Amino acid sequence: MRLDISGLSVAVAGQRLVHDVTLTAGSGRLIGLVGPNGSGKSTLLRCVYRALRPAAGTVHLDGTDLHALTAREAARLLAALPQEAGTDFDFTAAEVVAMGRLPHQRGSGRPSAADRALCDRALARVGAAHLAERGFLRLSGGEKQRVLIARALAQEPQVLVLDEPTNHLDIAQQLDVLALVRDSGLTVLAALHDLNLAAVHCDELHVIAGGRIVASGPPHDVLTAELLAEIFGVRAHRVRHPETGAVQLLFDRLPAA
Ligand SMILES: Nc1ncnc2c1ncn2[C@@H]1O[C@H](COP(=O)(O)OP(=O)(O)OP(=O)(O)O)[C@@H](O)[C@H]1O
Repeated sequence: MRLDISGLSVAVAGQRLVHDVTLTAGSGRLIGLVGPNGSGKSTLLRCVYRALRPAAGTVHLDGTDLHALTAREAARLLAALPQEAGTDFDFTAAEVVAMGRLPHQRGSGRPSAADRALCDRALARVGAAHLAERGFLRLSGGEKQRVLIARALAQEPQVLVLDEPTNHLDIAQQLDVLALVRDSGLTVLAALHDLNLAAVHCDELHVIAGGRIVASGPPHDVLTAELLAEIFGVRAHRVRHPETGAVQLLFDRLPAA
């Protein structure tokens, strides 16, 4: 399913934080959103997953206006991993994942055997089957993150919107989660801080600064030394991975302007 964001502006408390963003995620593509702290990544994603309404512009899924759907209709198509996700109630991890099935349930709202099997598979896919009966509130940050990714997968969406999906994860888990997301076949829009991870895993990157998209395209076309200096305040050196030949970026801090 194709995600089209067109002329999207987002305001919070009367202040416009995201300006006129246009980008497309083709079906099955993994699109990365990168930018410095406070550049508007979460605000943009929050509007895409309907936690905020657009001040202007639209979000379409295969031509359907996402903000014109009911919450249940939208949740059958699009699942989100928010940055500050979770629950204040002491549900088990399995119960948190089962919440992903709510948009698909009718009547009693109780998960069916098929729902439970799907949730078990989602937990297993993120390597968290052993956490099923643990209280969510007592999980580590990385364990919580994996359970929340399982909840998003259990929702069986067509599109995933991920705000820092590798936050809290150790390096092996970061690589596993991005590989899982890549191999899911879903259309994915993900905010990522690690530029090397983003470059390796994403089909395309969009750089956001001051709430505006300032560069877009294939990762290594976008992450130029000039852009990294101007937008991130770092000097970047390109080196090749000795075995795979993949380009890796090494960074030094530039003196503050
Ligand atoms: N509810 C709010 N009220 C006022 N300002 C806000 C609000 N939410 C976000 N902002 C401001 O909007 C700007 C963009 O914030 P946002 O969280 O979208 O950035 P981000 O790129 O996701 O940052 P980070 O990388 O630090 O997570 C920041 O300056 C932030 O302080």
